[in-house]
Amino acid sequence: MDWTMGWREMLMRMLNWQMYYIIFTSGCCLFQGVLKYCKVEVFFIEDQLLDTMLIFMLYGWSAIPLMYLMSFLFSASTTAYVKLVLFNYFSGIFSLLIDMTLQYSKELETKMSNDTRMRILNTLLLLPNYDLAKALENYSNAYQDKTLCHTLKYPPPSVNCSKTNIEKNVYSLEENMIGKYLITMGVLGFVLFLLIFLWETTLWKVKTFLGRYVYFGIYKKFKQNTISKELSGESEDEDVEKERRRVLELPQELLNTIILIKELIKIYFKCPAILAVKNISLRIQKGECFGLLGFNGAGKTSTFKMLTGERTATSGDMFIEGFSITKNILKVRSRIGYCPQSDALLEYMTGREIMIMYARIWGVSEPQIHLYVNNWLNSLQLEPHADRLIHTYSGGNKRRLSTAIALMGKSSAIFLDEPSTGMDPVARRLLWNLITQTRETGKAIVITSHSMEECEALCTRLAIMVKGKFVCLGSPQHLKNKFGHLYILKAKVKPDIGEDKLEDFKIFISTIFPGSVIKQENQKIINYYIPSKDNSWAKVFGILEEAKEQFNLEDYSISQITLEQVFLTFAYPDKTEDEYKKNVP
Ligand SMILES: Nc1ncnc2c1ncn2[C@@H]1O[C@H](COP(=O)(O)OP(=O)(O)OP(=O)(O)O)[C@@H](O)[C@H]1O
Repeated sequence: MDWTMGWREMLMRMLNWQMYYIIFTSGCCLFQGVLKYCKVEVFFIEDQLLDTMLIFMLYGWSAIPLMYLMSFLFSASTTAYVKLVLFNYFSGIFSLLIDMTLQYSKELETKMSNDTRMRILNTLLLLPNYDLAKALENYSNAYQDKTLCHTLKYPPPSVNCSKTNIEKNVYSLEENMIGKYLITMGVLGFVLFLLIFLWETTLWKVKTFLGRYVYFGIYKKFKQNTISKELSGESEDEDVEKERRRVLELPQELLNTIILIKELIKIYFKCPAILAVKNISLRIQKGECFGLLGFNGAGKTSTFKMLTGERTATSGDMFIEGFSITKNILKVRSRIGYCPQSDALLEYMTGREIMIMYARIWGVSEPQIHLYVNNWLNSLQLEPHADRLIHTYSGGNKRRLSTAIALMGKSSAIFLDEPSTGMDPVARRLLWNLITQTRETGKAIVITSHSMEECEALCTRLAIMVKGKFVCLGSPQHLKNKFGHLYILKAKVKPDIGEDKLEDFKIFISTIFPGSVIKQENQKIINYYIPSKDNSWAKVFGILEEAKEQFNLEDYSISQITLEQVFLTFAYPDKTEDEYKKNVP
């Protein structure tokens, strides 16, 4: 959601923080209600209520940004939640145990110098839970001492009822008072906010710098050979090579084509380094739907994540409407619509509410918002579910909603990662219509999918990726023409025809179409692969029309090889060729 905001991202974040504090303050009020109910008067009578509230608020001020920063250590939200709750719990308990041991253990007193003890206690101040516990403990002790000294004629000897002690300001920085802890929490909050600000504004730049200049620089020094061979970007496929040259020779003023990928490389610097994307170049224009196909591990997701700004590129650059992703990520993010592979929806909103929220973010005017959202809900037939909470949606409906959110708005580039996963055939058709309509409005769409049918239906151009490289590129029809050197012939012989006539038909086909191969034979239905080289459609149909009479064929059909079969030739290039050769008589 933040991505679609662009420059308004900071405003959104401030609103988020405001929400955190409103929720935290409500929790504090509730807790004070519990203290009052349990008659723990030290924390609520007279001015004490405000003092306690101040302690709690300063705790929230420091603890919330600390948790926010620590959450970056985890990739899954559930893991982060569980581990951070445990961290809070144990950091509170153990810091107090250490504090008590250092203060009251006689043995430690002799073994450990005062300086070391103070250093440890000062380090504990960095934990907001410790500060909170100590502030509450000292506040309560000071109050109780005062009460005992004022109410009892003979207070216990352990209580220091001297005038200076009783009149001490509880907010002072002295030992056993709370000033030190409150100031620490206040300063900690500021420092943590500063760190968060730096993290969020410079993280992308730091990551880009490290990846491009430090790690890649070192890698280039040690792996000179790999760099020149694997990452040259040159391709054996003429379409891929032509596209590359076109991008590299593109004049500067044409850089503002909607999506431009220029010599993009992604290396994961693990041990050993993984070359995930090997110097790809591509230009996607207005009104194009580009399909990124490939096998598991081919590098599609890595390319996709670089295009959407989720990952940094090791080398090369990508431009959305002329804005470089490496240099201007905020501007780029506000220009893209993105439907990730796993639905990123706010589950406790209804479908309508979330769409209204996004429509507002995109700047749809208030009087038009309901009409606008209703149109989108209608176009994906989500109306019946629109007022239900999203967590009650089926997987397919969540996918519909995610895709609708990616397609709506003013983004000029839309990235859809397997958008139709889990959808029924009717919903899939609706989605395809919607994607086609959106494309026709002049947007550029990039789609990854494992459904070849979907790619054929939607993509104006596509590329197949193998081991991080494009191995072919072009429209589905172009690829079928180029790589599908075969026709598929399906012939059904009449049931009353004897086996000898069937055998004659087979001999006829193998003689007239040398190199043809039987793919399948069942119940007098025979499927053939026929080489398309030297056999035009007209010639094949002419021959089959004659054969229909001659061999009593009930029916026949000739079709072109499917995109899936083209795709498979890249999966097992050697195997397919071998198998084909083996079967050729
Ligand atoms: N975070 C990562 N750290 C290290 N290696 C990674 C990382 N992500 C991907 N890879 C590696 O990069 C290569 C390309 O992976 P990528 O996920 O881009 O492929 P893909 O085509 O999207 O596969 P799939 O269809 O299975 O999603 C693989 O060898 C993968 O192991």
